[in-house]
Amino acid sequence: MPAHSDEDPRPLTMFGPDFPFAYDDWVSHPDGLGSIPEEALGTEVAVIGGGLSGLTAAYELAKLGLKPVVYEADRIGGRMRSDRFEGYSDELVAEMGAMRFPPSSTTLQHYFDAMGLQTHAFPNPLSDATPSTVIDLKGHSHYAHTVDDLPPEYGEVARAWDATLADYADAAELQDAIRDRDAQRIRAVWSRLVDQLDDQTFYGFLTASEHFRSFAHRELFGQVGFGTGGWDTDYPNSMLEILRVTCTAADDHHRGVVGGSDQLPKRLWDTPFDGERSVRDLNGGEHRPAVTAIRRTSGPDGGPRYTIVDAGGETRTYPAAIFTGQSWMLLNTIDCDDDLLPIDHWTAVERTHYMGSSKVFVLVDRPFWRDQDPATGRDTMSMTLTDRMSRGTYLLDHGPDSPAVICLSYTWSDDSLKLLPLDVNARMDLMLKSLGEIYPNVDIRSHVIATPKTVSWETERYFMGAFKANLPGHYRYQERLFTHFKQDRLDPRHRGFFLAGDDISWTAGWAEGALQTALNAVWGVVRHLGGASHASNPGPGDVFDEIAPVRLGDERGSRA
Ligand SMILES: Cc1cc2nc3c(=O)[nH]c(=O)nc-3n(C[C@H](O)[C@H](O)[C@H](O)COP(=O)(O)OP(=O)(O)OC[C@H]3O[C@@H](n4cnc5c(N)ncnc54)[C@H](O)[C@@H]3O)c2cc1C
Repeated sequence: MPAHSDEDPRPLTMFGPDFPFAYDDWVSHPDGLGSIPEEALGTEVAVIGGGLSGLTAAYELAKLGLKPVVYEADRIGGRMRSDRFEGYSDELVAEMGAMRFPPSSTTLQHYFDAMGLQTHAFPNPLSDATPSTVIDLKGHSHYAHTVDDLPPEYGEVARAWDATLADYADAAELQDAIRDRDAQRIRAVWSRLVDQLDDQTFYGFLTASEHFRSFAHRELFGQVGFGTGGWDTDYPNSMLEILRVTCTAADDHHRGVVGGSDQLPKRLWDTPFDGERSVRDLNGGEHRPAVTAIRRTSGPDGGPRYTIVDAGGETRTYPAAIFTGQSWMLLNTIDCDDDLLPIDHWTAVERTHYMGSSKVFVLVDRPFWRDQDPATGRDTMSMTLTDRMSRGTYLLDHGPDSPAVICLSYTWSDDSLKLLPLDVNARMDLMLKSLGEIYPNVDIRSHVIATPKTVSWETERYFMGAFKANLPGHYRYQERLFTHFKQDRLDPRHRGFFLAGDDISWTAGWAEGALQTALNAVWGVVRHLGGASHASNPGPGDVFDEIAPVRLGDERGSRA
């Protein structure tokens, strides 16, 4: 974005724009997240899902003196899934889900630090950590270190995007307010944008911009995107989804986790929260299996209880439960009471739209791409963005004498669907064919030393896709889901069951958002069990009314 350089001392963080609450400050405050009444200490709380949000919630609940009981259907980590190659170092990971994290994810960074994890610069296109980049479109390849090495139309597209954000999305004002953490200024700009753009697709937004009158520019922009790879598979999504990413620098300066991103949820499970006991210890060393049914029952006080049946045949009842799986699981996998949620929330869950995503990884003997081609003086192979089937190829170097990992292909939506019928070897063959057309003299296959790995999130049993993406007109649904933790607005019979995780987040597809919703649920559970935040460290529900997301009315441009 044009108005601020990276040298600005005020960091741009994922602070809002929908709900500008400082989660990073809240979790790192020395007074902690609140307290629970003496008589409620040790209360069991069901945490459904052992991904990042479930385990963050479990860890924080345990610190507060509660007993989280974790249910996980698949494996600890969820979409922080780092596959390893048998017989090789654990450092060599294929990041099947989340693989790169912006420094603007400051709450996530808090947990990386707390769990002793290190990060490294991720080799995105044209980034400083990337030796070279090849952009291959319409049969023409361009070798580059910076955007200035590319033909002039690439620079024109970059400028058109900056100018569009400045002229049509108040980008400078919004980012300035985020840097200042000025919640009221953020709300003023963002409310206006929500009014104007909830009905608009990303593609519609571009076509409405005088800077993108050229179809060729829109096409090029779709293929190359604005930092990490092509964004044309996002063209049908709501423009608000894109603005949330660009205005909070979520797509900038990415870092990878040394040794694999799954270590964060695994360490939240294994690391003592009080110097002695871990969440795993509280669970007797094992999480419970998949949840198969959730019933709303009632306790001796007449208040709601949540009776949970699991795949091991066990039934347990809790005064509070947090659900962190993809929300459609409540419709197609778990047998839920109809009245578990208010009908408006069910509607919002039903409308959830998911993006598919597939990845294909190979392990190679060494980072051969760094060899110089004597004829051209260029790297043998480069980080590659292309309109061919592979779309994005990322090269993950672990030192000159070590095996290395290639993400041969990372695709979304339609591009991912096209791969579904193919098994892992067929996928590898297809990607090697694509890359063979770009690098005819490089025998990538001869370097492959292990069975390739692949995933398509839309066919994983306990997932609906890679992540939710709101379509135009979905703002109202999203607002209901995100604010579900503030339950004083709900009928008492609907209190105590909390939706959290990536689906509930304003920035689905970004771990920071999933974390934020887990922390909202923690606040909600504390309140539900009669506890409270410390006055010195108010939580998201305590300041809710001052910073609540705008509520749209029935008519376009009207407020509820
Ligand atoms: C391909 C891909 C790329 C991504 N890239 C990035 C990135 O670069 N940067 C970034 O910040 N984020 C990225 N993300 C998003 C990030 O991975 C998520 O935001 C985060 O991991 C979500 O955590 P969660 O706990 O909300 O959900 P999940 O990780 O999905 O956890 C939910 C858990 O619930 C379990 N579950 C489901 N049904 C049941 C049941 N019936 N009973 C018990 N358990 C159940 C699931 O098995 C799962 O483990 C990416 C995700 C994907 C898939």
